[in-house]
Amino acid sequence: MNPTPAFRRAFRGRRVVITGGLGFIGSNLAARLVGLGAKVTLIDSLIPEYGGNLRNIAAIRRQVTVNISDVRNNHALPHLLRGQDFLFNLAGQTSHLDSMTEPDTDLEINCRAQLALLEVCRRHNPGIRVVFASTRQIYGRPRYLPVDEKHPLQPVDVNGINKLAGEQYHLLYSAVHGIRSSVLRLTNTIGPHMRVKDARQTFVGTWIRQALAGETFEVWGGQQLRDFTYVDDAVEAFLLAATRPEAVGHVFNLGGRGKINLADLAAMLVKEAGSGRAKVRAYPADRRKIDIGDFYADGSLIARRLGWRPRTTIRQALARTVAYYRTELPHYL
Ligand SMILES: Cc1cn([C@H]2C[C@H](O)[C@@H](COP(=O)(O)OP(=O)(O)O[C@H]3O[C@H](C)C(=O)[C@H](O)[C@H]3O)O2)c(=O)[nH]c1=O
Repeated sequence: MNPTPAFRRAFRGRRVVITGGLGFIGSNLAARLVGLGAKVTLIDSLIPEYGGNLRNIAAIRRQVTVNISDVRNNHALPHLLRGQDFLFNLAGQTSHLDSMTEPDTDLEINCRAQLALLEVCRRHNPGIRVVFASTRQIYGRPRYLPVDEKHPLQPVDVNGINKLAGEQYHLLYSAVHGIRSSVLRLTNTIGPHMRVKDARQTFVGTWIRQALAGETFEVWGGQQLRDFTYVDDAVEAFLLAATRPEAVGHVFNLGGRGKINLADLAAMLVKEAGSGRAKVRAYPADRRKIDIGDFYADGSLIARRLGWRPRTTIRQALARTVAYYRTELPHYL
């Protein structure tokens, strides 16, 4: 099934706000929505630690409205959200490690700001449709695999706790105040615009930068399993969640098209980068208390309810991402 005509009907001429709109997933979502004819406003703090980058919207700069502001303590939010049809809520602090060393910041962005945004919706635009970007970190260390939405929620870091609270606020405002919200729990997502500079943010992006530079990159352990979602597939899930009535008040995992261990992923990347110099160095497994071991998600609920199925294999996702950074890397350092 090709949902594009349905998306065009749903979004053409409609007003859409994306928080975190200059970031990795937000900017890819913005490009897709512009292509569907939506009137798109991006709210982003452009603070480097949170990943906003104007380069991400170079191709659509004239077709979107950009509001450089923080979702924390933002007095302009009523003005920005009034009259909007959709809110894609992607502004977030995403580093597990930073959430442990700067827990207040994580709390402010991933929890308190989410409540503030929902309050603005309740007071000024209760008819808006909201989709919140959550993370698989809310599950903590898997007790069984693949992890479905019924899995116990026991985060092992501050990030997971605050994202879980953010989810709960969205569901509460949906159930009690009628703000139609849906939650997507993202797993490791890769693609153009992903962050590549700092290993505290994402290990794959860092590996891609190092592989392209012909450097040696580190695999800690290597047997741990992950599933990866390509960003275009993730964008499709956001569009489905925003437009399907069955999604309102519900939480969905986004799973990848397959699982892979990190050693195999590293080998695939060395081959893909093709610099001839990049090497993998094995280190002992990560024994930090916040490491979650193996993880891969059961994506059957979103497949059944919304018809979402990731189309892109890990190999295709890596190939496209590496191809992007082969020329774009200097803009992301
Ligand atoms: C920095 C580094 C890490 N690792 C290993 C250690 C862990 O076993 C694993 C990290 O796994 P994780 O799936 O948590 O991936 P992250 O890239 O840290 O997290 C990302 O994916 C999730 C879904 C989010 O929610 C985060 O917001 C997002 O940034 O990679 C290495 O082997 N080498 C390295 O250089």
